[in-house]
Amino acid sequence: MTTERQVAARAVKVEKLYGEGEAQVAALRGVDMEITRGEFTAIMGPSGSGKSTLMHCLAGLDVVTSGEIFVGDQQVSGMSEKNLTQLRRSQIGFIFQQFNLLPTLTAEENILLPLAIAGRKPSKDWFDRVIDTVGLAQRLNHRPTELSGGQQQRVACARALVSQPDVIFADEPTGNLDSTSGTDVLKFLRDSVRSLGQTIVMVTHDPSAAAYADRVVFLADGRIVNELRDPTADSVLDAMRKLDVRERVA
Ligand SMILES: Nc1ncnc2c1ncn2[C@@H]1O[C@H](COP(=O)(O)OP(=O)(O)OP(=O)(O)O)[C@@H](O)[C@H]1O
Repeated sequence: MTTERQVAARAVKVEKLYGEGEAQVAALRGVDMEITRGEFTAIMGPSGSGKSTLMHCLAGLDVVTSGEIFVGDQQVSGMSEKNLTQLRRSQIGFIFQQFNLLPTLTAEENILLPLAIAGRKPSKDWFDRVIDTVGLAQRLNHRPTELSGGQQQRVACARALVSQPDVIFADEPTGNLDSTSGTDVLKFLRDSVRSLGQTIVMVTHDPSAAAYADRVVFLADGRIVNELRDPTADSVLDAMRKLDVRERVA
């Protein structure tokens, strides 16, 4: 396998500026990052360090000021809006803090909606595997209001997985959940990487959530400043403390 095929997404010398003149903010200041296929990557860092901006740029939801973004072998930076929409539909899955489910649709209809919009159908085997992994078989005909927060987030996870995207981006996926439901969702994300071979990038503030990842990338002030492999909640907490010290010294 070539290196190219093992990389699900890549940022090369990415800079992102917001605003102009005195009000200009450099949210990303030269970020180089590779997301390896079949890995669970967490992005951490202090508030305002650029985590969401980096994720939005990687996912083609925001445009970089300079540098390049690739998803699979496609260059995202410079893509037309039409091609970006197509890319987001077919190659990227999203999980948001607020679940973003449609209230009038059942769990199953919500899960299948992105594929329906793209005019595609999942293979029956894959759909069954995803539902099985998420543990939703008994809940497919329920509407979001009839589900707990954790179940709603698992529906959102299944929706992201069902199209077999190159990469799933999760923005604080456990931010609105109690700790038991949050743990369920994290175990599920972990499992979808281990047993379904999915690639996940997750932004989180929570060291115990980051400990479910294979790798944690730390941002500070728009730059990658540290990285941990096979993290534990303690090693992540320790790295965050060092970042705080670094920020205070700066
Ligand atoms: N649309 C925008 N316009 C202007 N500035 C922005 C915009 N979006 C983000 N920023 C600024 O860019 C910097 C990085 O923001 P970003 O939201 O990526 O940080 P973050 O690490 O995700 O923060 P948090 O943990 O608080 O969500 C911050 O200084 C922020 O104020």
